[in-house]
Amino acid sequence: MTQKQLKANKTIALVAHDHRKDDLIKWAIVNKEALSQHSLLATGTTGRLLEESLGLPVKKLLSGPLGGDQQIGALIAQSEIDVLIFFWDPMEAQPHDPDVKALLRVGIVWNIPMACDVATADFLISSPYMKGTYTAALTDYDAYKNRKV
Ligand SMILES: O=C(CO)COP(=O)(O)O
Repeated sequence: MTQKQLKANKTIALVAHDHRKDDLIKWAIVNKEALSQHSLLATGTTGRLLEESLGLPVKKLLSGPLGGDQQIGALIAQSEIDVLIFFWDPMEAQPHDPDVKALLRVGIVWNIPMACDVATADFLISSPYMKGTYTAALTDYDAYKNRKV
């Protein structure tokens, strides 16, 4: 268990494919108060829409198809992102599908909480983890991260 898991201010990465951007924006508006307690970053277009809708600062990376997913993946691997909210589109192939898969993969490798739908995002944003409270699921985080694969 590290200090990182216990801190109350998390860095949340938010990403949504075009047909899921409405869902993400609506979810973010409902959860604006909770989101305002944390540092937000996002892929380019998602970030711009979030900033316009929430009036909160959002660090914007490149657009997904231009490498934004890979930038977020790299930040996860550097332990600079605590949570990933990624509303990927289950109905449509993306030109950058390999990047999408890579981002989802690296999130699992680094054992960060990830939500890909509204129901899970609701659980996550209201969880003790977001408040910096210890959670059992993360007890062996360091051991997990350093495991032999
Ligand atoms: O394509 C994306 C994620 O795979 C999202 O990128 P944008 O936020 O720039 O639309």
